[in-house]
Amino acid sequence: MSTQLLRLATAGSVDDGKSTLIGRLLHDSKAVFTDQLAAVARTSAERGADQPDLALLTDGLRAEREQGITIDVAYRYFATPKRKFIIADTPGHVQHTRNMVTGASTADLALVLVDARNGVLEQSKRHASIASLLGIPHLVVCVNKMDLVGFSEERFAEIREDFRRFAMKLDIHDLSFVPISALHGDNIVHRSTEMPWYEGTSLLHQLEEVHTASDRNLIDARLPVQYVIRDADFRGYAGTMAGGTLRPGDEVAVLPSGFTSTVRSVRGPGNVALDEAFAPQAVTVQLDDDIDISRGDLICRPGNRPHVASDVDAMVCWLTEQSELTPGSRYAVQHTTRSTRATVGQLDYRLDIDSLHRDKTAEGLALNEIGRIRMRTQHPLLFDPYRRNRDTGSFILVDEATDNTVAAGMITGPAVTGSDVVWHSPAVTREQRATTGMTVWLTGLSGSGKSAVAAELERRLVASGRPAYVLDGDNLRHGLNAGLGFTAADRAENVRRAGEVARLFADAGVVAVVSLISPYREDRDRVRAAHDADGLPFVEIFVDTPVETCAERDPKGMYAKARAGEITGFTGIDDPYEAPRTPDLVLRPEDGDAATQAAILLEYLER
Ligand SMILES: Nc1ncnc2c1ncn2[C@@H]1O[C@H](COP(=O)(O)OS(=O)(=O)O)[C@@H](OP(=O)(O)O)[C@H]1O
Ligand SMILES: Nc1ncnc2c1ncn2[C@@H]1O[C@H](COP(=O)(O)OP(=O)(O)O)[C@@H](O)[C@H]1O
Repeated sequence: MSTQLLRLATAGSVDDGKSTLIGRLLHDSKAVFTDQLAAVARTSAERGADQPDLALLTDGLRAEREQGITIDVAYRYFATPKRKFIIADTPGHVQHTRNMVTGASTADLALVLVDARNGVLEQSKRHASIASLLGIPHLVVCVNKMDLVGFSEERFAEIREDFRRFAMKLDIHDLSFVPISALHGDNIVHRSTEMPWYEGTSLLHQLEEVHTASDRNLIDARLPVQYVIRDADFRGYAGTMAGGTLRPGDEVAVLPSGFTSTVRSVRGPGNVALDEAFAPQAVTVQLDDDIDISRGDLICRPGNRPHVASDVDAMVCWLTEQSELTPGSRYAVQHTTRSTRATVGQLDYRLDIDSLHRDKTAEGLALNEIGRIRMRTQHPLLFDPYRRNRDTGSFILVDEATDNTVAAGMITGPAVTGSDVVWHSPAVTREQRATTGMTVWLTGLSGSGKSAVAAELERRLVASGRPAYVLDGDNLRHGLNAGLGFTAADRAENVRRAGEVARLFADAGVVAVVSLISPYREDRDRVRAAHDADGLPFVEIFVDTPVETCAERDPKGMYAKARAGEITGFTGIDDPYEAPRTPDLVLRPEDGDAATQAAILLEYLER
């Protein structure tokens, strides 16, 4: 059954013990064929080793090549009675970001290896950053070679803390740590007797138990049509479900035409009628009406459509050394079942994957480099942001002259600015205004204290003669943002509008104090980018109150309702909150009451 399959991505150099680890997993889970084992034992003995060198198992298998691009990813399969596993194993040196991006793009879980003697090095951080960028939902850090640090609990704890501190800057939802010795098999398949202090389970046990069903997007029904089956009395649309569910009787819309119809039947492989189809099933859907649908169209629900746009923003990883990505270049783009052409409009920045620094002066992207671009496609793409859906949010760029895949891309959203409207320069310059404005953006969970701090800051600023104005999420939702709900798209729009208004206030010389959950990092980053582009100061303040505390305060009783299942999609309960990676200031309950926090914030602003 497909639910039992776990796609694993590993990365690391041989020195970290990765090959040994994989060999150990294969060996100890009895997935190794006896003849391969015998060969390993023979070679090891020939080399004078006193025990079989399990790394030989993996290295010997590293011959596979993905079709199309010559990437260095080896896929290996093994199974236990509980689950099947596919391991995409990529070399981890700095030059091989592209391998990891390609090999890990569909992974459920990333394994990152840390050598207990060396601690958390740049390479492990890089792997974690890429895993986070690719939206891999689970990350397991294996602290290896514990035998070489005397199985020290303190050393393990130290590495775990180091790693956690770095991971806070990333978008990682599920992070766990296992102390192992791949060489000796400690905590790989069986609990180690050498580390009685370790209370967790073995690595294999974690891999068998990790819960992946809820990682799937079951909300947004998406069926990109791969081909149309037509004969005398049957017309069906075949494709692989890329999200949500479809059932007979469901009302659907077909994009880009926008025609609506009803699902008559859903069939799976072998033409079996299904009650329900969900990702990643391959299905054929029949509709009640005869509408014109072709390859590249997308079937969704009328009330829940993907974005339809030709101008998109995307993160891309450059995969070839033959050329560089340069603004103005044209490529073929393959997105779900759609192929069209695209022109790269601009490179917003190049991301340094080690420091997470954004280099806005970069002029191109070379092999293994990652950056954010804006591109315009010849035909509109039907997409969701990658964060929301890894299938409808990703694409590849192909060089039409060579047919080489040159980039893997993750769409962050529709491009923010339009094109045909003329910009009028203001008659009054910023310098001519009496005061200088800025935006103070407070983000945090519901009940974290954003509104209280915002109100207090506003009071203090105005009392000291500086124009300030609070833009509170709740209040804006009564007017400007009335009609917006809490879907990812609505929240993005909510944040965008509040950001635009704040920018205008700041431009007018006012301190705009925004208090909005604004749970998604990308949305907040866009607001910052819009301010940066205008040369307006923007500070992001993370009101970091733990969800337990917010739920205890629960001034509106929302957490109680969310926990009782009366409301769904509530931030912190069953909708994600992506903490800022590099907030300008963090306010915590330990700082004191809201007035004290506002004083801390004011002091920061004055500095
Ligand atoms: N599903 C769901 N998730 C989160 N919040 C919800 C939801 N439904 C209603 N509310 C109430 O709406 C307030 C948050 O609105 P925001 O505009 O700040 O949210 S967002 O930035 O668009 O995510 C927030 O109020 P605050 O407590 O003032 O933050 C909530 O009480
Ligand atoms: N620093 C703090 N310490 C204790 N309680 C606080 C603090 N800040 C806010 N509160 C209280 O927590 C509750 C939620 O605060 P609020 O500002 O409405 O949160 P938000 O706007 O983030 O949803 C309110 O009852 C508020 O008085």
